[in-house]
Amino acid sequence: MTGLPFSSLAAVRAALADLPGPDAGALAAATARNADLTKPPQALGRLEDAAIWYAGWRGTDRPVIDAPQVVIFAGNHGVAARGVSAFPADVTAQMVANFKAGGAAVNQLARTFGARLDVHPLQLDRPTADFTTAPAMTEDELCAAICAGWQAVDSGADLLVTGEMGIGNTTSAAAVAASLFGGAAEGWTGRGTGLDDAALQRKAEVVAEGLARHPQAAGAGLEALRCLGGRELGAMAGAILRARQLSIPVILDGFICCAAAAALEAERPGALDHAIAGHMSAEAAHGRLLGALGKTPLLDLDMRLGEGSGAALAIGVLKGAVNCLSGMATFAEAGVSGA
Ligand SMILES: Cc1cc2ncn([C@H]3O[C@H](COP(=O)(O)O)[C@@H](O)[C@H]3O)c2cc1C
Ligand SMILES: O=C(O)c1cccnc1
Repeated sequence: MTGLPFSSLAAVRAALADLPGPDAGALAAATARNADLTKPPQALGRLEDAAIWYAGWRGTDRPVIDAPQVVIFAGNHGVAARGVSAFPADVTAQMVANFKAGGAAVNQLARTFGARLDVHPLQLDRPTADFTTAPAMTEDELCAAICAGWQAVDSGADLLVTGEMGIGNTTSAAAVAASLFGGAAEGWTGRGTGLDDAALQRKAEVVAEGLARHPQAAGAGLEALRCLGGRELGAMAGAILRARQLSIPVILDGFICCAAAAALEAERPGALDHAIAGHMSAEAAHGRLLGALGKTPLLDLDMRLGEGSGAALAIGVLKGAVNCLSGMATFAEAGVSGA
């Protein structure tokens, strides 16, 4: 593994133990600047919090977002053979081709907000093991996925969105979330690409089988990702961790992205302080997962697509917030009377 950032999960854990925080001076300066801008106090609502948060991570009270990056990881899942998705596993590779050709929803949204989009298929011809019979990945496989995510982040980006494609991955995400936070499988299992009631019940049983098979993964961060996750989840976690090291703020996407991110938070509370929730997915348990992570979503549009699409849309909201903080006049500059 020479040349790769991590040769073991122990090395990933060591990186998690040593994370940079936001710039306290920039946070204070942005808070003070926000209070002087030509608007009634708090009139921009959560846009103000988001802009100050962004300023803290970028180390300046007048930041701009002009190099956002959307990175999509794709993986295939052994558990897809259990009939847990409404679509066949071939769709994963077919959608990768669609992303590359510019034809998917996320391509349009990324382009709308001036984001670069990169696609990384991760050994699509080698699905993970069915987690009801074995750990989804070996330690080396998860480590390789985390490294792929780490290496995919452009160090010149000023905002990161991590997206995914992987038929069956809402099953993996449900199992990871249930393992990390506890509770019955049904409470974490949703319809994914559109299962009917009977298929939804079978999917919850598959998730429950996975949880019973890997009791040592309960609450155990990377071990939950290894036993129940997938390559694209591991890569998203690796990219989010790399972004933290580079002080690049992250917008989290839907249920699958948040389940992957939750593994970092379980390993190291505060590991997601540089991440904001882009949207609330219509996937049933996403609200519960966001609650467990202490994140309030920027948007709630009944989207349930994945691909990074909800987070890509939220780039526009965050750009607007940051432009207000950085571009608005103060009361003194504009000659506007204060209260
Ligand atoms: C055409 C198509 C495009 C997609 N783009 C994202 N997903 C989403 O659906 C999958 C998860 O749902 P499940 O667990 O039910 O398979 C993931 O690939 C996710 O990104 C798609 C799914 C389909 C069919
Ligand atoms: O929340 C998501 O990201 C999601 C939900 C359903 C299917 N694919 C993705």
